[in-house]
Amino acid sequence: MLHTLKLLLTPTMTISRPCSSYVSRMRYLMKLKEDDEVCRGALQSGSLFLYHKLAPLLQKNKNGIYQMPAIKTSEVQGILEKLGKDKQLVDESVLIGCTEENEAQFSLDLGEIEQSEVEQLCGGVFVDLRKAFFLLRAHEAPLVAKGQALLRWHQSHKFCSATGQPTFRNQSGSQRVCHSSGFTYYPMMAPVVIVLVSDGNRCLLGRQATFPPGMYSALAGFCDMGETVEETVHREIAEEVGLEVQSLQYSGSQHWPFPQSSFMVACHATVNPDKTEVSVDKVELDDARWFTLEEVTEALQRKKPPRNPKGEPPTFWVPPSYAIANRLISEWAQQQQLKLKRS
Ligand SMILES: NC(=O)C1=CN([C@@H]2O[C@H](COP(=O)(O)OP(=O)(O)OC[C@H]3O[C@@H](n4cnc5c(N)ncnc54)[C@H](OP(=O)(O)O)[C@@H]3O)[C@@H](O)[C@H]2O)C=CC1
Ligand SMILES: [Mg+2]
Repeated sequence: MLHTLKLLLTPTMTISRPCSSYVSRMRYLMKLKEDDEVCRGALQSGSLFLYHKLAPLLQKNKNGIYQMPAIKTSEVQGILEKLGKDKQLVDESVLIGCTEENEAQFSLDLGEIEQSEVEQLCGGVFVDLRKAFFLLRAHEAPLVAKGQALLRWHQSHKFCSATGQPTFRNQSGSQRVCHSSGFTYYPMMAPVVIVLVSDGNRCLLGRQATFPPGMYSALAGFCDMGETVEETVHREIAEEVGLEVQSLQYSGSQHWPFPQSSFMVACHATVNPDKTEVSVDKVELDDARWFTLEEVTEALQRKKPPRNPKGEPPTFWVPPSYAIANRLISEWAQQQQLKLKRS
C-alpha cells in the first residue's frame, strides 16, 4: 500500500487537492518531510516566503496593511534568472507548512544576492524580524518566525559537532545528517518558562536592562538540563525575585525566535499574599515590582512604545500582543475584573 502511494506521488504529478482536512494536511506535510522526491515536486508547484540575511520580505497592500507575500516558486525562479543567478537556488528552501488546499509553503534566504535588486523585482522590502512582528497582523507572526528560525538553524548547522565534517540536509530541511558519524541533527528549541506571578490582587512584572524604556514583562528563564517545567518556575522565581511559588497553572505556549529559538511555556503562579517582598537579582533584572489591575489595564491599552516628554520617567507599557507575555498579562487582568464583578 505504501509502495503504491509512493509511485503515485511522483514529482511531475500533482497530488489531488480536494478541500483538505487538518489530518490530511498533516499527513501531507509528513510525507513531504519523509520523501525528498515528493518534496521536490511540491516545491516546484508551491510558493516561497523570501528572506534576506534572515530579514523577511514584506509588501504593503493598497489598504496600507503589511503582508508577507507567498511568491510562486516558478516566479522566484524567473526573478533569479533575470538577476543572472542559478534558478536551482530554490532547492535551498525549507518547508514551513502548507495551505488549506495542500499547496506547500517554503522559506528561502536570498542573502547572497544584492538586496535592492530582489526588493525591486519582488515589489517589497526586507524588514528586520522584530520590526516585521510589529507590522504584520498577529496570525502571520508565527509563520514568519518559523521560516526565519529554520533558515537560521540550517545556516548555523552546516558541520557535525562530533567530526567537523559537513552535514547534508534532506529536501524539506527537517533534518541534517553527517555521513561520517551517522548523526542526524534536528532543529532544536530551548525550553523556557514564562510566569505571571500574582499575590491575589497585584501581579509581578520585571524588566531587563536591555528592554525598551518603560517596558515590563512576565518573568522568564531557561530550563536547566533535567528540570521539569514546575521545577524551573519555582527556581527562576526564587532566583530572580526571591519569592516562593505556591501554586501553578499552565496557560499556553509559543515558539519565540529571539535571540535563538526558544519554546516558551507560559504559566500563572501565585505566592503567599503575606510574603510578597521582592528582592531583585540585579544581574538578571533591572527592576521587578508589583502592579495593580488599574496600572496593568492602562498599559494593555497602550499599543506601541509610548512617546515620553524629555526628563519624564518612562511610561509603563507591556509587550505587544504577539508575545505570550501579553497573553498572560491580559488573562490575569480579565480574571481580576471578573473577580471584582462577582464581589
Ligand atoms: N515571548 C515573550 O513574551 C517573552 C519572551 N522572553 C524570552 O525568554 C527567554 C529567556 O528569558 P531570560 O529572562 O533572558 O532567561 P534567564 O532568566 O534564564 O536568563 C538568561 C541567562 O540564562 C543563561 N542561559 C541558560 N540557558 C540558556 C540558553 N539555552 N540560551 C541562552 N541563555 C541561557 C544565560 O546566562 P549565561 O550566559 O551567564 O550562562 C543567559 O544570559 C529570552 O530569550 C527572551 O527573549 C522573555 C520575556 C517575554
Ligand atoms: Mg529571566
